[in-house]
Amino acid sequence: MLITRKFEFDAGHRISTHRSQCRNLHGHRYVLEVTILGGIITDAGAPEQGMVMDFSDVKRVIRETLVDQWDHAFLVYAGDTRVLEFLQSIDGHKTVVLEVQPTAENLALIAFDSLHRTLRNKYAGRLELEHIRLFETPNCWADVNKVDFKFDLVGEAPGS
Ligand SMILES: Nc1nc2c(c(=O)[nH]1)N=C([C@H](O)[C@H](O)COP(=O)(O)OP(=O)(O)OP(=O)(O)O)CN2
Ligand SMILES: [Zn+2]
Repeated sequence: MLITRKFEFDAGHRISTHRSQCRNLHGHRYVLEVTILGGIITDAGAPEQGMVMDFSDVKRVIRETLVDQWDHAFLVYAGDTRVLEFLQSIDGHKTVVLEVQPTAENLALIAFDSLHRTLRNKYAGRLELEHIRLFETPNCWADVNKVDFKFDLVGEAPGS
């Protein structure tokens, strides 16, 4: 059985190598859809009876793992040194440094990697991350599915 919860967060970025507008500092209201695979809990009287996972727990776990860290942060490529140095010059600025350009594709892969590890560690064998969809704008999004994940990570296979 699959369940999906949607999250929204605001973040700044730029694609420093982009040929056009996206090389400018700008931001998005990202929409992240997280789909989890698991069996329905059938234990009579259990608080989660009839559920794969309580949506309020999905919210808490996904926010703690990722969304709260990215919300109102600037997502910057480590190779974008001018912008990184500028952000580091601002006291207390919420900056997330990435080893890859903060495209929708790369952010979706990073999100999948992080959430997959969390679900595996907390709910080993019972719940599994099935799919991530990250909207950068209402018209543009990237998908990562577990069957594609190991072939998609930039430069390396996902850790064990
Ligand atoms: N494959 C990708 N292409 C682009 C990405 C990306 O992450 N992956 N990102 C950008 C820009 O950052 C920008 O966010 C997208 O801008 P744009 O193409 O203008 O998208 P809009 O939905 O705002 O465009 P409309 O024309 O208003 O529909 C660029 N490319
Ligand atoms: Zn953008």
